Amino acid sequence: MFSVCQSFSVGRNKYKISTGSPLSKLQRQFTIRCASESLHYSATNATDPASVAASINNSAFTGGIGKTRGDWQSSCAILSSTVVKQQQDNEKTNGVENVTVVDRDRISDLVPTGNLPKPLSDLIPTPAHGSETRVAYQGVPGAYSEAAAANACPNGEFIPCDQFQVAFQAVELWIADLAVLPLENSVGGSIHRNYDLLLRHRLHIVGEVQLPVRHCLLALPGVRKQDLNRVISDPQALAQCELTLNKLALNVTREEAYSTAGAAEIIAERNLRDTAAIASERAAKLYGLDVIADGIHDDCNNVTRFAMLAREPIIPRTDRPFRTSIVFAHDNGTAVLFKVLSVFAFRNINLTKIESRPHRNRPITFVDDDNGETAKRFEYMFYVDFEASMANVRAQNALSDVQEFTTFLRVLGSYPIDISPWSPSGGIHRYDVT
Ligand SMILES: O=C(O)C(=O)Cc1ccccc1
Repeated sequence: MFSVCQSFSVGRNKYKISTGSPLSKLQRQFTIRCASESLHYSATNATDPASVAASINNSAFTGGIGKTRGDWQSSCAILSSTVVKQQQDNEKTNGVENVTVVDRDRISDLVPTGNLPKPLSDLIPTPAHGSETRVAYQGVPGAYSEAAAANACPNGEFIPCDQFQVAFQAVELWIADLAVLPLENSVGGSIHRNYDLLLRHRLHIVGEVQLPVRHCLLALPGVRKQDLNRVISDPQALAQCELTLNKLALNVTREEAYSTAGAAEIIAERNLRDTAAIASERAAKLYGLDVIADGIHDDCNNVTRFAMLAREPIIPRTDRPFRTSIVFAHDNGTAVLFKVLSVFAFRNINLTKIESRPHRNRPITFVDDDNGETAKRFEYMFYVDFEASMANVRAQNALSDVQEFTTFLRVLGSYPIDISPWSPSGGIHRYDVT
């Protein structure tokens, strides 16, 4: 049972906080209501609603809800379990699967929008709280995403999150300033989950990192290849090493873990002598494992492109190469997709990526054909990247034409292209993993 104990205001919004049951000695569940909306929130070291209100009010300008990895991990874990619960509740009420998990409107109610920093002229937003930029990533220390985050913000403070969605929420709730998340890999293709999450959340792409990825096979010291029964890793990493694993003639099953470095951590923690992980050399060092095979990715040009996400967009510029990412949907019509894409071709704007995902609100439409029969047509959201800045008049005109043909259009971000020197994954990483 929750009891209403405290009210507070952020801007024009009034909130009521009710105290719920304790989750642990240090954590308690609170429910925050704004009008008829409610959001479950758990806070470390907070035992009363007044301190929750203070922590929400201050989180934009202070260190947030904890400093150590353990603190971050536990607040992230709570966030994700809350999300799962919300999803189950939603599924029960709506009777449908795959409904939106995070209600971003509710979350943005909790963000003190009156105090949001204005778009910055610098390329990477500077945090308002005055300390290091806090960068959320999915995985645990030693993950490639952590390396990408370090490339994005060499002096940042890195916040491991157990799910992609939690990294989005960490930025929305001011726990982090940026999230760095993988979008696509040159061998394994798109990370669809993150494309879907880009649409469900209101964050902006403010930069990209292209990280050469060098995979190693890691095992406990003394373990030989012939001792192995199992290889565990992130699904993308398993896919990127499939041919090499076959060539090594290992008699192993493959199992998915939630992160490459997470797989290494599991082996070390559980002392698994029949299992190897695919992960980075840095993960080997962090978790006390040996590298028993190095450079096991199938293609030496194995690069993952990560997006840097922030609450505010950056101001697009024209003094360096920019990429713009958009997402759109269209209704019936002849050759609409062709027309949209030709808007860019006629202006000599290069498209670098197109991805389609099921249309979440309207996955299928029924179309009557000439014989009076009803056909089912799948509906899509189209994600397109093009090489131009939104400060460029050609790009602005192109988008105003795209708007003519589409029923929905959103600019996900206009940001500098990562043009840092190319170093194939067989070579030295920009992020020093030693
Ligand atoms: O699991 C990791 O380490 C990640 O950061 C995701 C990932 C997996 C494989 C290649 C690049 C990123």
